[in-house]
Amino acid sequence: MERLLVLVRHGQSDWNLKNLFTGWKDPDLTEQGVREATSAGRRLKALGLTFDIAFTSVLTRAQHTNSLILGEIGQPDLPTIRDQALNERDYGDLSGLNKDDARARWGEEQVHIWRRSYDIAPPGGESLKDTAARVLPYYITEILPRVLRGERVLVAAHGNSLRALVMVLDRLTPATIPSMELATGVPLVYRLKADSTVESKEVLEG
Ligand SMILES: O=C(O)[C@@H](CO)OP(=O)(O)O
Repeated sequence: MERLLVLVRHGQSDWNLKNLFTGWKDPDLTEQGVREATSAGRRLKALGLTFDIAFTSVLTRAQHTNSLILGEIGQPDLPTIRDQALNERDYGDLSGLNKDDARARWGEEQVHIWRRSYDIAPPGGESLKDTAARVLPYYITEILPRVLRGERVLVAAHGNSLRALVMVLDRLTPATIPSMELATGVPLVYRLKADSTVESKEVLEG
């Protein structure tokens, strides 16, 4: 039985382009982001992949990415579940600040710790650990059971909510997760074993 799980980070957003901390703020995709999402759909289509269900966050950039992919693969009406559990990490007080301005103010190292450490949260926001504490229970109760019973599942979400999931799938540790980056609009095609560990992983780069 095939147990297919495809994860994709949304295409470039307006605030990615402007280099702003985004978190739960809700900018849409840029034109480049639209192209990235469309191209992600084309790459999935080239592999002949279709889905039984899609999951996304309550944020526009992820939903828009999901719709563009579904349009490309010829499944525009695929049932899609939207849930806040899949939202980007909440960047708290950093939301809306320019990332270079933040480096100038707090230093390169502190900003890197806020962005990429496992358990140090930005002021008023979520650490990756906090993000994982909502993403993983949702994955385990809502997404994984479907994959294990053979439904082909697409998840269109965010850099840090997906890092929380990839950390578990790829067995990364708090020490190795900081160097893991997810590119926008690059589907990760996982096939799982019956015990929910990873059988194979394919990265569909452009
Ligand atoms: O601003 C954000 O919400 C995220 C993703 O764009 O940024 P970072 O890569 O710094 O975690």
